[in-house]
Parts: sequence; structure tokens; C-alpha cells
Amino acid sequence: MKQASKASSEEPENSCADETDGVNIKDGQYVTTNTKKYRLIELLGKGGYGAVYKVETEPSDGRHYAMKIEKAREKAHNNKLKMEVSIIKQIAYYVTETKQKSHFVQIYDRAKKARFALIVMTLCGDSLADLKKKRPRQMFSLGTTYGVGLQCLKAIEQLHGIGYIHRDIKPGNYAIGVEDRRCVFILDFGIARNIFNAKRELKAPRIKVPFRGTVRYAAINCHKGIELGTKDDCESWLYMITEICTIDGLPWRGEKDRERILQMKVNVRAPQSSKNMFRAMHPANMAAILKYVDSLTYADEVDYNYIYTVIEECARVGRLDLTAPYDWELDDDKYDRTTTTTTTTNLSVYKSTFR
Ligand SMILES: Nc1ncnc2c1ncn2[C@@H]1O[C@H](COP(=O)(O)OP(=O)(O)OP(=O)(O)O)[C@@H](O)[C@H]1O
Repeated sequence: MKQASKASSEEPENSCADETDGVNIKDGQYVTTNTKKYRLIELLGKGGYGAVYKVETEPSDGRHYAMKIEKAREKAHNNKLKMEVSIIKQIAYYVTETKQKSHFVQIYDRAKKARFALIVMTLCGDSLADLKKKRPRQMFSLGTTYGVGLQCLKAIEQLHGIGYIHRDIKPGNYAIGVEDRRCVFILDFGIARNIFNAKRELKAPRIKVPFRGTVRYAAINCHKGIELGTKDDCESWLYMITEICTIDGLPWRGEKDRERILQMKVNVRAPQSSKNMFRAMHPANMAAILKYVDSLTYADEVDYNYIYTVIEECARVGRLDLTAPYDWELDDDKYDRTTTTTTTTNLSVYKSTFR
């Protein structure tokens, strides 16, 4: 998550920002929907699309929310927010039907103004990118990486379950809960894509596809302009979890040129190179996941359980307890650091909460 910063505008505090473009709302100003009035507390992030603010209702219901604002554009008005709302609604139904714990925020309210549209959703805490930066060596422990990695993949599996691919899997697009700091949420469906048609058949792959997403975590197919499928989110996930526990990151960390990064991604498929890339983890197991993901095609269904099983096996062999507090939880006052280094794998407890 980007550094929170004060919003600025010429508008006085306590004034209504409904008629503005929504991106320069000042702390203390308010925005209304059909049923509620929201007071802006702080700006959480800003981009070309609009902005995200921390807000509270007025009068306060004792909770804070995230308000995402999308500026009206001449073309494709509110498309991204519309898709975000559609995805989150479908997920809510999907996780209820399949009795799963959701890794998605909830949407509480929405509105359309003259110059912007907004949604009010669950406020999350730090992103994985922020949390990683805060670690002493800017990396997570292996136990945290495996535990969080499983949750991140579960979020991807849920998204795939409703027929969408994310296309921008990276540490900045996952955040922990505010109350439940163990729960990881997936964010930002701005470039997600529905891979099914109205009959719920897989869409035919396009011949040429423009590059979308973040170069560092992009799947090889994305570099090559090949239509992305569910397997490609898994490839990005693998790069992401490798990066968060490796002191000097991915082998292409310092590289800017997209072609050279592609070549480096191809090169790490060689046995010795993959061993090196996965050196902070269990290299043979991680190489097996990479090989499995590489073996899939656009039309193939991912066997997520296979990947979860490999990660669980890594945890078992490494005597890492997947139910132990995550690195950032150890910083919380409620944990006594002297009693939290667990070396036994408590798989049954973990499975009852995860699977
Ligand atoms: N529900 C939320 N709770 C807390 N912060 C959020 C929430 N949703 C988004 N944010 C934060 O707001 C900022 C903007 O988020 P958003 O996902 O819209 O765009 P982005 O990731 O910054 O930009 P881009 O979409 O261009 O990559 C980010 O720092 C993000 O972590």
C-alpha cells in the first residue's frame, strides 16, 4: 500500500465533496450516497483512475471503511469499479455456496456522482509489500511465506472459481485484515478478465494480447503476448512468494528491459538456475510446482490441491508450523516473542482453518 498522505484541495473542511472530481478530497470533507454520509479521514492511495480513502460514516458506527473513487471518463465510464463490484458480488455468492472463508473485501455501499463513482468496502491493513518493507531484512520468514502463500493462492483459486483471472498478482495487491491480521485479502481487479463467455464456456484465446500487469511478476505468456489463463496467475504467484522470502529478490530484480527479463525468466527453468532462484525455500519442491505450472495450457484447470500439498510438505519437512503467528503478528503486543517459535507442524489445526 502506498504511504498514506493528507488529501489536499482548496475546499474547506466539513464541506460536501459530491460535486468535485473525487480525487482531491480534503480530510474532513464528506461524500454522500443514497443512504449515508461518509467523512474522509485520510487518503490511502491515488492513481490515474481515482483514489482510495479511509472513511467513517457520520454519525459514526464505530467502524472505518475504504472508499474507492473512480473519476468519470469520456469513454468506459466506471468500467473498473463496475467490474470490481461484479466480481465481489459473485465471490460472496461463490464462497457461501462452497462454504469457504473469503479472501475478498465486502462492499457496503456505492454511488454515482456527476464526476465520479464510488464504492465503500472493507478497510484493509498493510499490503504484503508494506509488511515486507518493514521487516528488518525486508523479507519474510519461510513459515510466514508458506502460510501467506497458501492464502494468496486460495484467493486466486476463488477468483478463478467465478471465471476471472487477476493478471496483476503481486505483493502490493494483497493486504491483511485490520481486525484479523492473519487473514490475507486480494485487492485491485482493475485489469482482471472474465475468461468465460455467457454460456460459461472458456473464451477462445485471442491471437495477440497487449502486455498487462507488472513486469516483475508477469508470466512468460504475458511477455510473449499470448492469451493469459488461470495458470499464468499461478506463475505470478510463484514469483511473488519466491521474492518475499529471498534476501535479494528475484534474479531479474535490477533489470528494466522487458525482453531481458523474459529471457531471465526462461533461463531460470534450467535445473541449476531454478535451484538458485528457490534457494531460500525448498528448491526441489518449488521447482516441481514451477514445472507443473509450466506444463499447463490456457485451457487446463489448475490442480490447486497439488500445489497446496507441495507447500504443506515443504512446511512439514522444514518443521514450520503453518498455524504459528506471522512475522508481523510477532510485533503485536499480545504475543510473547519467547514462546512463539514453534517447530512442530500442526497440520490438522491448520487444515481445519484453511481447507
Ligand atoms: N480495501 C482497501 N483497504 C485499504 N487500502 C486499500 C483498499 N483498497 C485499495 N487500497 C489501497 O489504496 C491504494 C490504491 O489502490 P488501487 O488498488 O486502487 O490502486 P493501485 O494498486 O495503487 O494502483 P494500480 O491499480 O494502478 O496498480 C493502494 O495503496 C491500495 O493498497
